[in-house]
Amino acid sequence: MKVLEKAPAKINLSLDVLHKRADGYHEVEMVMTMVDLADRLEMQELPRDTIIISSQAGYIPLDEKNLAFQAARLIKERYGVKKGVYIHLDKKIPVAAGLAGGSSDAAATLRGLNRLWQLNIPTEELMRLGAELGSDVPFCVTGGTAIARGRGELLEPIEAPPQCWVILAKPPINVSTADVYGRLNAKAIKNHPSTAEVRAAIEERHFERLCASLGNVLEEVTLDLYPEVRQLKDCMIKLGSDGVLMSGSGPTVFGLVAKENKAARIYNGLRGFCKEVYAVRLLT
Ligand SMILES: C[C@](O)(CO)[C@H](O)COP(=O)(O)OP(=O)(O)OC[C@H]1O[C@@H](n2ccc(N)nc2=O)[C@H](O)[C@@H]1O
Ligand SMILES: Nc1ncnc2c1ncn2[C@@H]1O[C@H](COP(=O)(O)OP(=O)(O)OP(=O)(O)O)[C@@H](O)[C@H]1O
Repeated sequence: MKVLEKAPAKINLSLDVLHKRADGYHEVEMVMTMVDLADRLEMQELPRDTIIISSQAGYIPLDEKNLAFQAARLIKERYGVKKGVYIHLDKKIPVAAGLAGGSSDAAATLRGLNRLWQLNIPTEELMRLGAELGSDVPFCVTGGTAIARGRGELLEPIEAPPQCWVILAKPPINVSTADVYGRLNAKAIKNHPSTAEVRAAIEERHFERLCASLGNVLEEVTLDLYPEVRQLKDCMIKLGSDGVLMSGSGPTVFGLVAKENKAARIYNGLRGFCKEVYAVRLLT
């Protein structure tokens, strides 16, 4: 038997940090949604008790460091599955980009193996398992649009934002999420985004209000560390994006654009400046 799963990328429409917790993680409040840029996973049962990962992408680990491997191992251990699985990852999401590519692959593996091995694990339990793999994984299990709290695992689903174009641009640098959180001084944050404002804009389906309410407290850390991310953000603003923000801990910057011809212009303008540029839609 074989199952297929899509693993879409996420963006953070807002990311606020409330404080640093005793366990070392940061208490966050974020509005997250998915975009139509996805990895594709193919999972095939193997009679032998083993996990094999392959991918066309030469730049990701294929051993136990891969989050899809970790998801498969976790589900096998927890549910006593003695069969094996071969997982092929067709990577489309840029790696270490702030788009939760690895987290979404892990979530897709949990969903896919639940079907492949007919385990009937409820979604809430898949999310709990996901939280053991990473803070973004529970959101990636369900997708949609949600407010995430705690360290990212406490999710409140909300309605989808008004449909628009999303221009994603990733400068050629790798950013470590742990490093960015580690450098953040939570007590000295000056501009907290308003989660309530983002939510109200979404509920009113007010695109301009949504663009005006975007905010990410990790931007000040990543933009100071990597001037090229700041330049990319400035460039997206200059080219006329309606709203611009860095996703997660970066370095990907996204622009929200209402009109298709403007989105095409921004996409073409950015391609001279940055190699990895995508024009996608929200997954609503
Ligand atoms: C930046 C975001 O991607 C925004 O959605 C997430 O907050 C991070 O999610 P993630 O990459 O799944 O994060 P994890 O793999 O759980 O954690 C990586 C590292 O980031 C830091 N971390 C992560 C989440 C959080 N709420 N506080 C933290 O301080 C911790 O140092 C942790 O060791
Ligand atoms: N399936 C996977 N796909 C991509 N990267 C993976 C995968 N499994 C493990 N990794 C490793 O995880 C690291 C982070 O990659 P990922 O693409 O998940 O980052 P990210 O988009 O910044 O995630 P987040 O937004 O959740 O912080 C990379 O160094 C990569 O080697």
